[in-house]
Amino acid sequence: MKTSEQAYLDLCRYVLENGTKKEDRTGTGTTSVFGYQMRFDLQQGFPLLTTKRVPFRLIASELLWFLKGDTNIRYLLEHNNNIWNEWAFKNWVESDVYDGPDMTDFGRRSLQNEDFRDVYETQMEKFKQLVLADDAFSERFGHLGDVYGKQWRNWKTTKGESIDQLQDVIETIKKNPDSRRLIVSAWNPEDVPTMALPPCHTMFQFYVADNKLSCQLYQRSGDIFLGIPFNIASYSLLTHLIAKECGLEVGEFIHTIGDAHLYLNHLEQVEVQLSRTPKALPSLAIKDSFSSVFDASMEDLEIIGYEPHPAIKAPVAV
Ligand SMILES: Nc1nc(=O)c2c([nH]1)NC[C@@H]1CN(c3ccc(C(=O)N[C@@H](CCC(=O)O)C(=O)O)cc3)CN21
Ligand SMILES: O=c1ccn([C@H]2C[C@H](O)[C@@H](COP(=O)(O)O)O2)c(=O)[nH]1
Repeated sequence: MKTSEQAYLDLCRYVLENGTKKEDRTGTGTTSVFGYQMRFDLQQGFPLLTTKRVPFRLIASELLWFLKGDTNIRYLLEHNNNIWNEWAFKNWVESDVYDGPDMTDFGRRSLQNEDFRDVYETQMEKFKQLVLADDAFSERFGHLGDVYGKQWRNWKTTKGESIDQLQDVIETIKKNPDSRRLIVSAWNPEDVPTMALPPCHTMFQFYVADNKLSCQLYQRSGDIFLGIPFNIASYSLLTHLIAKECGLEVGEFIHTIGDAHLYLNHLEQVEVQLSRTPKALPSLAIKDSFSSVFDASMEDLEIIGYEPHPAIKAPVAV
């Protein structure tokens, strides 16, 4: 069956065949191309990949966290979501109050050395408990800096005012759907130096035609095996939520990527995934009681008919 998942598998194949070897910040090494675009017709199903299991629960709780304007990982931990832990942990172990075992370069060392991995996991567990239970600690080390939630909902102007870009865009979609200015930017040059990770999904734009809402994302940097499957599902979910609030159908999600890379320690995993045959895409149901993007909760969302191939484990480059 040919579904829009093929667009993702084509990207993997394209980079395997045409990528250039390139060193990167994390020291892992990648094969990479510059400039690539995929299109997903959201009418044909919800693009949660079926050639490996992708954890929708984690994607949805991360998006709800952005939508709340929250930048502290405590909310994610409360939802048993660990995908941002390493970046907050880094701030703690590099701070002057940290007096535990040396955690320099913990991402790479925990992959290479089992003894170190045990020590690292103990420290990470301690960190998580502190963020969850200790308010002062969580205020100091749970924040990732001015990441997505902050820029979407609370962009600080030079006049000291705050702009709710997302709220403004939703209002404009309702009042003036033909607008060509339906843009949200997460890339704030002034804040980039203080962010745990400068935004990878840098800006997105909406488009309304034939009563359908489409969204295009410009992602400056994309980890094809781990990050991109999350990003596709996350922006597709965002498009569904905004369409529902605005009384529109869903159109397309268009994903434009700058540096699209496969980490060299993900190549075997990608080959396994490419050997599998895609299944029918699931669908997304949003509860009728849902009325506003900003009040959405996990209970409002349900993925129906998701029967993927098994998950494929891969290490994340920190
Ligand atoms: N190198 C890198 N790649 C990323 O995709 C990425 C970052 N860094 N840093 C910030 C966020 C965090 N994101 C992440 C982090 C981890 C997973 C991951 O490990 N996913 C697993 C499941 C994890 C689980 O079940 O807890 C997967 O199989 O998809 C995915 C996205 C996306 N981003
Ligand atoms: O949503 C996300 C967040 C991050 N990534 C990936 C892309 C890169 O592999 C790293 C970020 O490293 P930089 O050196 O800052 O580019 O994280 C992603 O794919 N999706």
